[in-house]
Amino acid sequence: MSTNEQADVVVVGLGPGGEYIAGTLAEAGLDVVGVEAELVGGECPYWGCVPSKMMIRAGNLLAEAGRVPTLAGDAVATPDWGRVAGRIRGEATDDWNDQMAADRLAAKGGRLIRGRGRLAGPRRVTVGDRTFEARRGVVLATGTRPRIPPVPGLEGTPYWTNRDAVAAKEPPASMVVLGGGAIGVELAQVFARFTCAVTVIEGQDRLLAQEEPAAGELAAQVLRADGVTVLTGARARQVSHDGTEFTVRLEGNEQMLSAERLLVATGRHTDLTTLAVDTVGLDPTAAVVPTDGQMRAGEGLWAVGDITGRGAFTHVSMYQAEIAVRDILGQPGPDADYRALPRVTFTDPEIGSVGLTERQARERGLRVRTSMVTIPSSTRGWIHGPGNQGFIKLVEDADRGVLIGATSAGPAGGEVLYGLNVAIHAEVPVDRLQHMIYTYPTFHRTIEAALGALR
Ligand SMILES: Cc1cc2nc3c(=O)[nH]c(=O)nc-3n(C[C@H](O)[C@H](O)[C@H](O)COP(=O)(O)OP(=O)(O)OC[C@H]3O[C@@H](n4cnc5c(N)ncnc54)[C@H](O)[C@@H]3O)c2cc1C
Ligand SMILES: NC(=O)c1ccc[n+]([C@@H]2O[C@H](COP(=O)([O-])OP(=O)(O)OC[C@H]3O[C@@H](n4cnc5c(N)ncnc54)[C@H](O)[C@@H]3O)[C@@H](O)[C@H]2O)c1
Repeated sequence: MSTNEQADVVVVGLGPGGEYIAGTLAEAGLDVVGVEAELVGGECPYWGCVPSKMMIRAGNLLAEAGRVPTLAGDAVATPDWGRVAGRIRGEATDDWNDQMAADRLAAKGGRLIRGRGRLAGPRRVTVGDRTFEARRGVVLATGTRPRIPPVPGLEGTPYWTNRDAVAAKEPPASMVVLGGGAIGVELAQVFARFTCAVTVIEGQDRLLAQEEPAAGELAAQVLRADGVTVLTGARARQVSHDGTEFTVRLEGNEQMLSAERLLVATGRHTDLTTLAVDTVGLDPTAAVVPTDGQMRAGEGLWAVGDITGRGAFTHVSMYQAEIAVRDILGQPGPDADYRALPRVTFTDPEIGSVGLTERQARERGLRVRTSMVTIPSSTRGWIHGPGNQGFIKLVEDADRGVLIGATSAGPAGGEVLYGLNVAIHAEVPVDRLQHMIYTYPTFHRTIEAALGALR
């Protein structure tokens, strides 16, 4: 028998965005129901950012040890995946147990309902046989799932997604990675550093295809240096698994790749049909939930995170969550502003970008000046030695004299990005940036050289 229950706000999906909204609104005194189908915290802490960055930290240490002979003497580092797997279980995910996160929400006064939420008209959500009526409204924060391409033979094979990769108790001896985006390149490098023979197959003509071409070239260069085979402009035609090994046949040639594991990292998608968004007048076949600047998706309806399609990053979800919280509490605040959207691919070296690429800027018809300066040509890059690959690329709107895009690749490239992020967000004039003091000898000092090289 179905029951109707009241709440002020129902949050469907408790990933980074939803968990923040549910907890903050509960702390503000609202009666909040948080609905979660799997683990409170979502993809990022259990299968995404956090465990993958632990893997990367470990792989980077091994790579640094490999650089010792050039600069400092002898070092022997023996890879042991057991340490990585142990840390992911013990420190990151509590063996994929979300009790602490559930308790955290309860302590803030939120009610956790475990199950799959479904809209049932404006301000109504069903979970199993329970229906919740939300006086203020509903927040959709259900994230994305891996998109599995329709490659013949793939379905039904024991392919890996990011979830299997972060849960691995030992590295495979060999692995084909389908997709050379952020997940593909980060995990390819990690597994290669733990002695796995990795091949990346990327359909576009370069890795990290959304970023500057030089970013993709750098990613390919460093992956190859780690022993990874990088195939760009390549697509899988057929996949099979014989019980032990995968065989991947490529389009347009007879090449066959064999590997113990196949990791599918070909993007993410959201399923709005199962959320029944049609009951609130939204298109269930759409790829994303469209939102306005205050994250409203309709009357008494907000959406945040990956499902909004504004950048599948935890920091985007958290940024949007903050805006939605303000709006739900009736507090004024600025609209979401994605001009200075930063993202970092945590390869070694890190590849960070913010704002527009040169191509995106030119496609908008802007008069553009650009520059690119390599990290090894800087004092700090030269001192650093092995592992110093990278560059600063700047994109300036020449008519307004402000930066609108930048890439910071190199050791700590993601940290160096911060200054460029501020410059673009705050529209600091290039003329002012050119006349400030940059610490010697930092990696970020390369930004000064790049500003001087704008043409
Ligand atoms: C391997 C990997 C590495 C990543 N690394 C980074 C990184 O370094 N930095 C970064 O910024 N981002 C990274 N990301 C992306 C980041 O994880 C996502 O952008 C982020 O988790 C999205 O947050 P979200 O709030 O949209 O919700 P999600 O984390 O996607 O969580 C959504 C939640 O909703 C639940 N849910 C779904 N449908 C329903 C329903 N109908 N009812 C109830 N609950 C439901 C799900 O179970 C899930 O818990 C990475 C992703 C992956 C896969
Ligand atoms: N460091 C980070 O912030 C980080 C790390 C990992 C993931 N993420 C987020 O997660 C999202 C998903 O990551 P992702 O790497 O799965 O997606 P992605 O969209 O970044 O990259 C997918 C890649 O797969 C390629 N591809 C698609 N179909 C293919 C096919 N059939 N054969 C060969 N190549 C194919 C695409 O051309 C694309 O380059 C990212 O966009 C990012 O927002 C972020």
